[in-house]
Amino acid sequence: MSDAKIIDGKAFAQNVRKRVAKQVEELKHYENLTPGLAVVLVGEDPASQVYVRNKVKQTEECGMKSLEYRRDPDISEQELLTLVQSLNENPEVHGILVQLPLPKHISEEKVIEAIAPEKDVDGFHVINTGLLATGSKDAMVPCTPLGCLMMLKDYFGGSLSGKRAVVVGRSNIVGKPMGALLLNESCTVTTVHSRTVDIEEECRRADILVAAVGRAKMIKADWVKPGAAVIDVGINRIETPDGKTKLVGDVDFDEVVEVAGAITPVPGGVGPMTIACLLANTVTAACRQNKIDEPKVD
Ligand SMILES: NC(=O)C1=CN([C@@H]2O[C@H](COP(=O)(O)OP(=O)(O)OC[C@H]3O[C@@H](n4cnc5c(N)ncnc54)[C@H](OP(=O)(O)O)[C@@H]3O)[C@@H](O)[C@H]2O)C=CC1
Ligand SMILES: Nc1nc(=O)c2c([nH]1)NC[C@@H]1CN(c3ccc(C(=O)N[C@@H](CCC(=O)O)C(=O)O)cc3)C=[N+]21
Ligand SMILES: [Mg+2]
Repeated sequence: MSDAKIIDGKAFAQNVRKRVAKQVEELKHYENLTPGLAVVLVGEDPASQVYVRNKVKQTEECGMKSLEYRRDPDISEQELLTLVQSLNENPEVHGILVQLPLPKHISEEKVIEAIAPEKDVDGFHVINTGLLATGSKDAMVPCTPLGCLMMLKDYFGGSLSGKRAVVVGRSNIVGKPMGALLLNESCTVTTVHSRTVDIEEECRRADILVAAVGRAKMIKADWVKPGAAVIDVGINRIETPDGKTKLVGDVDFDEVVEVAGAITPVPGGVGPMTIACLLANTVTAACRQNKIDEPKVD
């Protein structure tokens, strides 16, 4: 029998969104300011559609303005850059999120760097990447790693200092910023990837193991140190024996729950926290752009 704590990201995210909603209420009332989030979706990838629909709904539930821009996959790079530019100049828009991946003929790098850094609520612009790497509090922090960090700090009672953290995956949107955040929290950080020699042995040393790979159930029980906190970022659709599809993470949950001290499920773990952090970042962005302090709520 396992006694791992199953971290309820869905409930945690609901609390974060409640706090964001209170902040928005205060901004509207005292500052006549309604934070606005613009989401740009290129193409018709069904998973992205669901993700965008959730975001739009939750943005509005928090009292913020939600703007949605759907474009055909054959949009030119220049047209997309022009759209981003117009959002940069729109005073009702405080946060801009361009859904990734983009079609191959468009440079993701160019599009991300075109977003005004102070509106970059994903935290993907090199300015924000640099601010995070240097440990500046002015960084706009990528939503998925931020959500993971919030759950970890809560589980460990505030401090992660001295813990051995292993991050599996080195993408610019999850693995690298996750490593940077954990380093800023004074963890001893190791990042492993597809070229790592003996990845299992590296993982077994972790007090904190974050999986962001995109390979269903890759992390097995014997990769995990007993009592470790395991955060599963992976979102993989797999087919079940009865022909249906379901969502699983990068961690083999049923096995790992028997050895871990804490674990996040998929769905209901990191995903909802990502959206909640996006909304929180939008409030932060709106306050900074209007040079006002962020409302403090309980
Ligand atoms: N829950 C959420 O909110 C979010 C979930 N996701 C999910 O997280 C997962 C990762 O996303 P993302 O970072 O964008 O993915 P990428 O594909 O950009 O990066 C995957 C990383 O995993 C590494 N990797 C791939 N195969 C192996 C392997 N066999 N052993 C070790 N490392 C490996 C790659 O290494 P290398 O660099 O050497 O190629 C790469 O660094 C996906 O399932 C994605 O859907 C993503 C964003 C948000
Ligand atoms: N610019 C950009 N920023 C991103 O943050 C970004 C992106 N592009 N491209 C795609 C990935 C993926 N991603 C997810 C966020 C939330 C859930 C989520 O809410 N998942 C829920 C529900 C999933 C379901 O049941 O369909 C859950 O895990 O419980 C999933 C995936 C953000 N990403
Ligand atoms: Mg990628």
